[in-house]
Amino acid sequence: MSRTPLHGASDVAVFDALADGIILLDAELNLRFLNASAAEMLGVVREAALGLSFVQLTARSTADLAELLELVEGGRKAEAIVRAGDGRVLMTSLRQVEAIGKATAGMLLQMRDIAVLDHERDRAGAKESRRAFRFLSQQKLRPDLSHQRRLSSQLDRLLTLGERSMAQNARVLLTGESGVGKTEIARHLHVSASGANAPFIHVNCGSIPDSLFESEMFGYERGSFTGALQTGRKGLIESADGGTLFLDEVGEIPLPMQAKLLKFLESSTIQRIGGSAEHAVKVRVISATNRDLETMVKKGEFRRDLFYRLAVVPLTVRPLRQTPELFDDLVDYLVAVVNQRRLAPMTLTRECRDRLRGYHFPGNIRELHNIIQQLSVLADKVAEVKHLPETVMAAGMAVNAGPIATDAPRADLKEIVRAYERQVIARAIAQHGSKRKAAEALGVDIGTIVRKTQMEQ
Ligand SMILES: Nc1ncnc2c1ncn2[C@@H]1O[C@H](COP(=O)(O)OP(=O)(O)OP(=O)(O)O)[C@@H](O)[C@H]1O
Repeated sequence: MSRTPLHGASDVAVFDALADGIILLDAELNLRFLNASAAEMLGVVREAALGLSFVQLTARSTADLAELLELVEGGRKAEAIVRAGDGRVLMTSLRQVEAIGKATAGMLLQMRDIAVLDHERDRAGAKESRRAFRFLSQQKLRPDLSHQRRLSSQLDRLLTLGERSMAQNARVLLTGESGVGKTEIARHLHVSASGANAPFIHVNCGSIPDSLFESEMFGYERGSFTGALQTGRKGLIESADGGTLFLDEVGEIPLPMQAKLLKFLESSTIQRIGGSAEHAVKVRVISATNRDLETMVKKGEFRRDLFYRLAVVPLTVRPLRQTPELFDDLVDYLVAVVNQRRLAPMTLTRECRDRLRGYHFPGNIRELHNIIQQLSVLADKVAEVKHLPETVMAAGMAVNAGPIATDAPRADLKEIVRAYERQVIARAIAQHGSKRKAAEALGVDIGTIVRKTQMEQ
């Protein structure tokens, strides 16, 4: 295959005028094109980089491309954060392309400095920010909770209570096992109160390192510490102004930060690090946890005053095994999600569906989602019982990850490994009760678990 640059000099000049980094890989993952911004972001000389394989590029680049390599090799539409050698954080969106010019099918990567995104967002306000972020977001199906509440009176009661609380600005705490859908419910409550266009800022409290928590949440003024952006930066709380701040895994907030959060909840104002001005912010706050916050309060691990500020209306989301009335709708929805990525749609045999129905789902809807994804990998058009993971077949057994069926004719090894990995992670979260503890048990850092559970969504 030819490894010459893709376009003529005049076309290249157009791409070089872009601030975004643009990279094109061919079907064999060799670098066919990169613009000047991409070469700069990756810390490579363009002429020397053209023709390299992505693996070689990963070795030569000053940017940390290890995770991106995994996604590139996976060959799917995805988004990733990449850290450049000079410390810049690059939001990278990745998608397959059929053909560009004379090039064969391959992957297109678009990289944008996150500080530029922040700047655009600050300058242009919430409405424009959505436009700036649009290129990052995938067109994806969303669960229809309005439909599901008609099938489940318990879900209807929970949503009604949540919606009334939001309308009266009462803070809601969602509790329930990992993967039961707390985030989807939070999003639904947000839309019911503020509309789909208001900002919904999902903060995964467990994945922010303690040392960065304050600057991420409250922002900072310019030059307030080494490594701070010259422009200063808005925190996540301010970014949620006019919408909802969703504090996920709220039980993971370190104690010293709990005091600062409490101050914000009491005054509805924030002070950026290094600044003296108080900024008023109007946000609705929803929090969620799969930990027992009341026990944490008793043990002195969570502030009692903060608990009462957050849990004005506590709502418990039931595990999947206790919502049989939603099972078929959930399966249909999740099959529709995987079918979006398939050429030939997949269906489940009745027996396969019934076997699945009998399973106890320690990882809840997330685990069901993972299993449907595995079926999609292993089955051609019709998913049968033989395609189900061992753990489902041996329903009722302990929460240990077992081997998965790998006898499908055209299963791709990487997909099987990923599916298995997702299954192991779902089980570890279910078994240990939190992502942080699951990370400890599996010997990886919490960021890895958070990223891998989010990648599939
Ligand atoms: N009502 C629903 N209908 C269909 N899919 C759902 C529903 N709720 C959740 N899901 C899917 O299940 C997965 C897990 O959901 P979600 O992240 O909301 O769970 P969670 O309780 O917030 O998990 P965690 O405690 O680990 O943060 C996601 O892929 C989500 O899209």
